[in-house]
Amino acid sequence: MKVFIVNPVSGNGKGMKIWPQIRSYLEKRRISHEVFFTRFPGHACRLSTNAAKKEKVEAIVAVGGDGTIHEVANGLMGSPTPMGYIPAGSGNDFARYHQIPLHWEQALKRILQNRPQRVDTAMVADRKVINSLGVGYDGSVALAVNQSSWKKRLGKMIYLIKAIQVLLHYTPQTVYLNVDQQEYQFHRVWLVVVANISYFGGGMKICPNASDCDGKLDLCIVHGISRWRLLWMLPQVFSGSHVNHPAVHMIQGKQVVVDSDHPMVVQADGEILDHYPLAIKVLPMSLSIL
Ligand SMILES: Nc1ncnc2c1ncn2[C@@H]1O[C@H](COP(=O)(O)OP(=O)(O)OP(=O)(O)O)[C@@H](O)[C@H]1O
Repeated sequence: MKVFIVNPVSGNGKGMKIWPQIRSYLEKRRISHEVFFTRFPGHACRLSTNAAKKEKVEAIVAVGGDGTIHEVANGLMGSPTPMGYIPAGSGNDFARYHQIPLHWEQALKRILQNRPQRVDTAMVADRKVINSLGVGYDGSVALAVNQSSWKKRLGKMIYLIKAIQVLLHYTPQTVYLNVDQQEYQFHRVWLVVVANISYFGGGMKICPNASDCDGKLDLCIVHGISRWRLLWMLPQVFSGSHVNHPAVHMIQGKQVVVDSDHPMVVQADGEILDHYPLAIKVLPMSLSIL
């Protein structure tokens, strides 16, 4: 049996909109399934933990955005049950990276092929991160978006508006990094991204070489640049060509500690974390995906 966990608010209601079509596809083909709808933030984690404990559950399928798969993957911590994914979010970075079709039917057909693949995740405190962590400016933008009452009405547009608003007021600061026991200090840091996959923020290739099957995390540090030059550089992140900019520093490692003089806001797969300083390590091949 396959268990579907549907986030009804993901992608401004897309999860709820596509579910009847998915259900009718499954019923027509007599594919055994059960469905649960998330009722509050964090619910998908609890639902997937409970589902994985049941007998005869061969896969848990998340229907939602990156926040939903983050929760479902966390609920599966330590369980060998594979996770399928039908994209219904706004950013869909995990789907983009794994070339999971954005249309529900193609994504479902891929799941039904039943070809599990093991991938790395990153561990921070008690959380599993599947895509990336963003610290500093990026975390502050995520926080501003999550707190905005306009999120529903403006959809993707809210990210651009908040990215500009936060940019106008954000104060860069000195950051201390420890990557595989090597110490680094960067001044006037705007953001540090610790990536497990190359895509971030809805299609930006922040760490073009990041791979979730190489046993490593990729870091991108943007520092020592004025706000206007940063704004000018942002479009380059969509192609990944920002890595050649002198204000960008790339590092790879297995264990990372991020600290600074003042705590910075952290987002993990789009969800705000309240742990700081951060100690992150890669967990090689720790999640099975379909
Ligand atoms: N019933 C619910 N009511 C309110 N929030 C919910 C509910 N169910 C889940 N959530 C929360 O919805 C948030 C957004 O989900 P998700 O990230 O999957 O969608 P998205 O933001 O549209 O997509 P993406 O992250 O790909 O841009 C998550 O933080 C999740 O915890």
